[in-house]
Amino acid sequence: EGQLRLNFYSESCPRAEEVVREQVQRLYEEHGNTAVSWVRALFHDCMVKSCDASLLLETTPTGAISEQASHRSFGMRNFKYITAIKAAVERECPGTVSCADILALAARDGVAMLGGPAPVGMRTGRRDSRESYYGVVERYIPNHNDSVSTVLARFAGMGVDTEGAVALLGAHSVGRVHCFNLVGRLYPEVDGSMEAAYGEYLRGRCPTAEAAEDTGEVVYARNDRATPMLLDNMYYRNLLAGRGLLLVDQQLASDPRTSPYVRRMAADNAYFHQRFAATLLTMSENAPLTGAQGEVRKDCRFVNSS
Ligand code: HEM
Ligand SMILES: [Ca+2]
Ligand SMILES: [Ca+2]
Repeated sequence: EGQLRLNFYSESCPRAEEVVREQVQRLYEEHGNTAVSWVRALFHDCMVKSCDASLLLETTPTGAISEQASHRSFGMRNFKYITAIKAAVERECPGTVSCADILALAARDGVAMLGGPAPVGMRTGRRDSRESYYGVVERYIPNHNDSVSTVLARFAGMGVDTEGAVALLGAHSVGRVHCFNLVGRLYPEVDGSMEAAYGEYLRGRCPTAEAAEDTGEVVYARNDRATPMLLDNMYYRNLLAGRGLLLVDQQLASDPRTSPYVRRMAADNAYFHQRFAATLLTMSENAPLTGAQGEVRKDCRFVNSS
């Protein structure tokens, strides 16, 4: 009968959270975008069934396909640095701290480094899945051009309400979007809900109507031109000005179910931070494996050999 709780590792690995934070900090100083990656990775892990590090499993020679290979994972990066964080934690306490907890804590600490809400007390005690859920990723993670109804239904599936969904999408206040996900709004015509000048700017970033689904194509736009590395409410201010990047972003400003929250968060960064922190916790506790369920992986990329 396991449950998540604060300081789950207080006896078994008292420095666990500190080691994760040190590593997240070190990596952030080397590559600021690592902090951005942990936030997106937590969403993609937790939304697909459970916060169980299923996302971190690599494709195996015996035929299991990694969730990272899904179309929905397009653009995700920095997984090798999760391996580095895990290695540091393993040096401290071998076989003790789950990859699911490491990912959740890294996202929490990444949010703090990006100027988002902090401190956020996060419960731990998650266990790691023994399998990848590649086959169902698209049933959980919405697409960039899905309707507001679809998006809200998917978030409701993990206990996140309309306001929470609006708050979590505020993560698009940091990071980047590849042209592959944008050209549909730029060609042949700039989408009518987009500010004309912004459309021109994005066409400059993405000069051709065709863009390959390939991150080797280094054509992308910052999610938020004004404060690209700050997890602030600029995202909502951009939406109100017609500067949303993805269709799922821009629709939040016009749909009557979501627009009141967009306006409120645009007007009040502290309120955004409060709602973001609360919903990040809800998301981070989606259907965890606890107690004797699953396992504590030794290497986040592979299930333990029995
Ligand atoms: C309707 C839900 C969502 C959709 C459809 C969506 C879709 C996307 C897409 C298409 C990208 C750009 C990928 C690329 O072109 O490289 C992206 C980036 C990103 N997303 Fe989301 N997202 C959603 C919700 C979220 C949530 C809830 C979070 C976190 C709380 C999040 C965090 C991020 C971050 C941080 C990036 C930037 C990644 C980077 O720069 O490496 N997203 N998202
Ligand atoms: Ca998962
Ligand atoms: Ca920002």
